Formats: sequence, structure tokens, C-alpha cells
Amino acid sequence: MSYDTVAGIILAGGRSRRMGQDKAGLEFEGVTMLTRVAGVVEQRCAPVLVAAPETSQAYRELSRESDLRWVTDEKQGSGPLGGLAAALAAAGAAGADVAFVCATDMPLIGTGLIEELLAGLTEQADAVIARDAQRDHPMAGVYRTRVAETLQALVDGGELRMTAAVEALDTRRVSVTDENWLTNVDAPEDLHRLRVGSVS
Ligand SMILES: Nc1nc2c(ncn2[C@@H]2O[C@H](COP(=O)(O)OP(=O)(O)OP(=O)(O)O)[C@@H](O)[C@H]2O)c(=O)[nH]1
Repeated sequence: MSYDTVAGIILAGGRSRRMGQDKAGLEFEGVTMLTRVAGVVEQRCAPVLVAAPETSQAYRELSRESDLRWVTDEKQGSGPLGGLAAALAAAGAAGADVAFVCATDMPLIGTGLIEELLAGLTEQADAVIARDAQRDHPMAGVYRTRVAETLQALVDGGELRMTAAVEALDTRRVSVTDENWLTNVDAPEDLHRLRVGSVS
């Protein structure tokens, strides 16, 4: 199945406790992580929505950047799942049936990841997420915008975990050809590994 219109969602809120500073605004190879990730997502997706609460440093510093649209979390502290529910609703309202979802702390994503996830999407499936040898990656996935209400109901019930979304939906998993796409930068040592080029 081919998809012409695919929205992009970049999760960029949260507290970045392990990193000690907002990951979205962190510089990697001369640009902020958010700018870098957005540059890839914009090659395949439109509109591109950044999900972050107005209280986040990323929102204050980067909300004027480029053509990115910002979706602020309905409720502060609702975690990535809250950001995803709000952004999927906004993507659906913008006319998209499908959205690619990733996190601002995944600076090595490529458009190949988006294509491989889309290739795994069937009419019936609600979502397709990446998995590698170790685990599922619900923050690297394509989701139907029709699931926004289901996810919002989870959030309203106090759920914060992305894995709860995976369990609640008809979710397919695909093994992607380049696991570097899934590299996650959570702490200063992760960024250091990336800068010295020792990511495997
Ligand atoms: N919109 C939104 N995004 C979030 C929220 N919490 C985390 N994220 C994003 O989800 C992705 C994964 O977040 P985590 O690394 O689990 O959490 P974090 O708060 O960024 O970092 P830690 O405080 O170190 O756990 C990152 O891209 C965050 O920007 C939230 O409450 N709202």
C-alpha cells in the first residue's frame, strides 16, 4: 500500500532528567537535535508536528523555527503518551490518516525507517513499530490517527507508558534494516558515544 499523505510527529517534551538539559535543544553536529530530526521527517512527512508542553525549554527556544507546528500537551506530566495522543488528534484534524512518530532524542533516524514502517502497515493495523534484537521501539512507529481517542482515554485513566499504547492497539512489529536509526540519546554518555562515532 502506498501513502502519499503521512504526517510527522516528533515527541519533544519531558524533563530530560538523565541528560540534565533539554534534549531537544542539545547541539549535535552543529544543529539542535530537534532541528536535525525535523530535517529528516520533513523529507517524507507533512505536516510535521512537534509535541511538547509550553512549559518546555524546547518550546520557548525553538517554537519559531521553520515550518514546524507545535502541539502542546493537554495536561502537563502526561508523558510521551499524552504528547502522542494530542499530536495524533491534531494530525487527524489536518487530514492525515497516518502519522510517523519519533522522538527528538533519536538523531540518527533516516527516511528509510519511515518507508520500512509504512511498508508494514495493513488496512487493519492501528500501528507498526520498530523492534530490534533487544526490544520494541514504540517511539519509532507509524500510527493511524483514528487511535487518538483510544490513547487519550488511556492518558485520562492515568496511563503514561508508551507500551500501554502498543498493548491497547492492533500493533505490528517490523525489524528494520538499520538499527542505528533507533539509537536513543538519554544521557551525556550516549551523546559522547555518538560524537566519537562508536555507536553500533
Ligand atoms: N510531548 C511530550 N513528550 C515527552 C514527554 N515526556 C517525554 N517526552 C518525549 O519522549 C521521548 C522519550 O522521553 P524519555 O527519554 O523517556 O523521557 P525524558 O523526560 O525526555 O527524559 P528523562 O527525564 O531522562 O526520563 C523524548 O523525545 C521526550 O522529549 C511529555 O510529557 N510530553
